[in-house]
Amino acid sequence: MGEIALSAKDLSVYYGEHRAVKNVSLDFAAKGVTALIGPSGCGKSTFLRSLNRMNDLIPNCKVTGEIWIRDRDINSRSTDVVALRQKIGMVWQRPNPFHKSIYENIAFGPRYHGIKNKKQLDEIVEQSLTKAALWEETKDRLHKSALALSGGQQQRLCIARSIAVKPDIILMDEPASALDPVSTAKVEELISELKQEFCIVIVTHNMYQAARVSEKTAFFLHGQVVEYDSTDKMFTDPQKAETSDYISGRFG
Ligand SMILES: Nc1ncnc2c1ncn2[C@@H]1O[C@H](COP(=O)(O)OP(=O)(O)OP(=O)(O)O)[C@@H](O)[C@H]1O
Repeated sequence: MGEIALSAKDLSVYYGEHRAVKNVSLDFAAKGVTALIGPSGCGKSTFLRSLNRMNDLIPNCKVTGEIWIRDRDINSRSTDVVALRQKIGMVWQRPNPFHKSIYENIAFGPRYHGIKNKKQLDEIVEQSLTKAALWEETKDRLHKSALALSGGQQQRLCIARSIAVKPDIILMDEPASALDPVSTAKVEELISELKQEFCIVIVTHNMYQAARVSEKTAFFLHGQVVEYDSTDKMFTDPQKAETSDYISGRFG
């Protein structure tokens, strides 16, 4: 697969007694998109949230197993979770810009991580918005509220915000499901650009989207990974009957 940015090894996630993710082991390429697909409730989002320890915030949630980024297991107690989330960004289903200007949305993270120089921040804002294909649309209104942007622009702003702190990995939980078709196409185009530079893991309900944007796909069912393969193979010649049934729309 080439260089690996992230590996889950024998990962299980429990909500109280309920085991939502069961012994999942997956490797993710350093540059490329992996799609996580499967019917509602099969554990995709729970697994995704484990990858940057967002499940720590859920009181009765317990995670076992290992998640390796380079030579570190991020589940170890010594992990600095703030530094970890700088390296692993997250984009949610609904765009969630801060109630601040476009500029401040982007500058917030780098400033929090110690960059105070205005010229440097200006550069980061421009670069991040450019990479998120949003610069042309926003360069004349940087100091206006981010909430005045359209939903699709807000989602690209959230992607720009996550890029601004120079992550290695970007996790996306159904990032286009709240968007109209034109905005969805723009976000998909953006994902296709970003995969040249980042490891992207995306949860999607939209099989066509998985086929369009990802090189690898993992099919989840009842908390387990049934099949993990190149997206082309998975969609044209799945090896497991459950995958074939799901992809052809027979359930889920
Ligand atoms: N905070 C929580 N507390 C308790 N149980 C939860 C919590 N979040 C999810 N679950 C349960 O864990 C299981 C997996 O849920 P999860 O949201 O990860 O699935 P999913 O595949 O992402 O579903 P969807 O596609 O509908 O978003 C489900 O049975 C769900 O009810």
